[in-house]
Amino acid sequence: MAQYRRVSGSVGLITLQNPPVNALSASVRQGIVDSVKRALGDQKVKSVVICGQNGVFCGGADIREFGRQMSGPPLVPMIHDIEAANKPVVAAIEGSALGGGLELALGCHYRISHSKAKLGLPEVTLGLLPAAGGTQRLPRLIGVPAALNLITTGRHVTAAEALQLGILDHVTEHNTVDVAVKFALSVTGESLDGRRISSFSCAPLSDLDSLFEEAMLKVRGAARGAIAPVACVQAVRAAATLPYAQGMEREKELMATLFHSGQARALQYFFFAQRAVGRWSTPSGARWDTSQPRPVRKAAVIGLGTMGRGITVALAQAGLSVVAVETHAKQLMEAKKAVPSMLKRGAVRGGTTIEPDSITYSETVQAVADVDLVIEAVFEDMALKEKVFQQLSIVCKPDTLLCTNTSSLDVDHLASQTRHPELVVGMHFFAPAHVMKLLEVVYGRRSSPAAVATAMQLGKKMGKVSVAVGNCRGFAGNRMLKRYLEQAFFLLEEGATPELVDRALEEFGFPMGVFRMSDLSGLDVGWRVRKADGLADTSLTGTSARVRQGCRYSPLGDLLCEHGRFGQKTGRGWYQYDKPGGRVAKSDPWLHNFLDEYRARHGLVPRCIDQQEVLERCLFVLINEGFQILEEGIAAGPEDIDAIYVFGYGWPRHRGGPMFYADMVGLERVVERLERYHQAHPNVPYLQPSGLLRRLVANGSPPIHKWRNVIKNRNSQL
Ligand SMILES: CCCCCCCCCCCCCC(=O)CC(=O)SCCNC(=O)CCNC(=O)[C@H](O)C(C)(C)COP(=O)(O)OP(=O)(O)OC[C@H]1O[C@@H](n2cnc3c(N)ncnc32)[C@H](O)[C@@H]1OP(=O)(O)O
Ligand SMILES: NC(=O)C1=CN([C@@H]2O[C@H](COP(=O)(O)OP(=O)(O)OC[C@H]3O[C@@H](n4cnc5c(N)ncnc54)[C@H](O)[C@@H]3O)[C@@H](O)[C@H]2O)C=CC1
Repeated sequence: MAQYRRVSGSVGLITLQNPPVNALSASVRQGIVDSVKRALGDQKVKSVVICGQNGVFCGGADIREFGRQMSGPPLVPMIHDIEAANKPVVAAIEGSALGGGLELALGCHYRISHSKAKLGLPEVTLGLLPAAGGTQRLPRLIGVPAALNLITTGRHVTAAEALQLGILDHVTEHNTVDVAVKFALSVTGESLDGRRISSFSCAPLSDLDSLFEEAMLKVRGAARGAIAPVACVQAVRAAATLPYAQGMEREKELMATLFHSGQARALQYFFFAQRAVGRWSTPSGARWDTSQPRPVRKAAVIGLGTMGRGITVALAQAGLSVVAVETHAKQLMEAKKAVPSMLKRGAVRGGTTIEPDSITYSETVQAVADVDLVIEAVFEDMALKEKVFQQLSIVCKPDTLLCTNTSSLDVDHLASQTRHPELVVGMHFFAPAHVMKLLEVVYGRRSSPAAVATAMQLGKKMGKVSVAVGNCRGFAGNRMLKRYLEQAFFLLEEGATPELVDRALEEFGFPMGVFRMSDLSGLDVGWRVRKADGLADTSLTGTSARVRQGCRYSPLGDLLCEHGRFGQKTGRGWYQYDKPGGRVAKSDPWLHNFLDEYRARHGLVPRCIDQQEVLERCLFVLINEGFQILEEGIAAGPEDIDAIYVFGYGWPRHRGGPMFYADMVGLERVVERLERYHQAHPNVPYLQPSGLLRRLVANGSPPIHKWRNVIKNRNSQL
């Protein structure tokens, strides 16, 4: 709703009231319409101020209403009536003015903002465009290039930038509403000609066609198949080339195509999923709202290799003092150079400063005696990690949280090496650790609620999306990835090429296909794991060469490593590169020859594989593992898995994440395709649909937000 009162004798003050962000729900819109009518009809009122309660102007349209039958007054005529008013209307912006909130402000005759406010048109991130006149008014106000940038990226700008761009008339450090009311009094009776943005023309540009061509190319390149950014460019083009009324028609037409699209549904689902993962719970009953995190002021990192350096940077950027320990002198020396330069680059990008002396370096673990939390990032070797945890348990304060960045080892086993296993959790970062948004917080059988809460909160402080997951081999993300990789290898055996598989995945929206991604991460990483598991034995011949532990196995990755092809680092992998460390993947005739010979040796007759099969085999098997993970209670809900895949593995956000994708495709179809592939490949047991997936189908395939009701944690971890 909206509250209306008269202040300072002649100013009608309208306050939007819909906590927490004053979203423009039906009742808020009704409240605005009624209040504006009252203000305009009251002879004592000479000017109007619109503000939001609790220091937030407006977070935009109420996203929860999008999936429902729309009711209440529509936004477009509401804003039009405000702009057409014959009394000055001033927007008093505090907190946020986003989406429909900024569009409302653009309909006002003046905009005054607090210096700490953020403004933007983020609709594109929800698969939409600013369809309450945003695409038509903003270019008329600030020019086409600047409007294109804001509308196609959805980025939020500071009040200072908004003032510079011309969105705001005034920025204040004081009470914004008071300043706006005074301002409203000062403009009483002044002509409003020249204050109604819809009457402006866009500033003329010399070469409009090439500007839009370039914008379209840029947007298509970055969009990875997302349709909203393209529609945003088309809408701004309409502002630049058509009269306002026709531009508004075009805006509406483009919005109609987006509004009910699968991409808009996916992006809006993901908006709430991202927030839902913060409300974590574990099968033992620990929860985000009942578990108290401990304060962490000083942290330590053990092992300054690839991951340890990134983690050190991320901790320092979060404002913590860091003790960085590396036992190998050469590595330590390199880290001492690399970490400050990573920090410097980060500071330039983020416009921040980091005290270089917030990090101290040491060659011995004794240096961590007084820290609140340790993150271990030494080699992936259980014997070494056991030793490190035993040492830490002796050296650290009894209440220090001990975390491991292991990507595959057993967190419970590491906890058992310490005096306080309840203070041990996994903090699984993704490379590069100071850049990637995802953090899996792995709770063990004995991890205390406070330990989980502390790691989750620290992750948030480091700017990560922290997702709580249970302890199992590969946790949630890598466990699912393993299935995806295996299917990709099988497809090569059956006749596909790395190029074909990658093209299908990239057209789906991944930034890189599975083979290009493996070349980037290094093929030797998986090889080492398979060797440690006793799987990578290329001396086997005949049928046993492609079977391990009774299941189908592809030794292709192992064979490539034996040829010294580790990917980009060696200049050869699934592709060839111009030099070791080269970045541009080129098709490699050697590899195609190698695949032909391999198939001939094993009597495999190559067949034609289409993109649909690639997607179904690689993605449905990953999704199936996701259902298994939900069934086992390793992840609490589908949102957790989707956040892990979007933030950690490049799953296209406009497809919502793997579990949302399964919901979109239809669970019955996923089951039917998995069963079909399982019939064709009976020695791949994980192609059999998981119990939970079957139960959901048996329950009539409820929509994703109802899955939790069906999930029974039969295999509680704790
Ligand atoms: C034939 C069909 C034709 C169809 C034509 C249809 C025409 C329809 C015309 C309609 C035109 C409307 C166009 C338009 O302008 C659309 C929009 O405005 S879309 C919304 C744009 N706004 C945003 O994207 C902002 C989203 N919010 C944020 O970025 C942040 O929440 C914010 C910076 C505001 C605050 O951040 P923070 O303090 O960190 O809080 P949280 O993010 O945790 O949020 C707190 C809480 O509030 C919920 N929430 C936030 N924003 C909204 C929202 N806009 N609607 C609903 N709910 C919102 C958020 O989910 C949190 O709640 P949880 O329970 O934790 O999820
Ligand atoms: N590289 C990656 O993409 C990811 C790795 N991880 C995990 O992170 C951990 C570290 O991996 P990387 O950084 O890639 O390894 P790395 O090989 O780059 O670095 C390990 C570092 O630990 C140091 N070290 C070894 N023993 C030590 C000890 N006792 N005390 C102090 N330092 C010691 C080594 O000298 C080396 O500098 C592993 O558990 C790995 O599985 C997790 C996520 C991603």
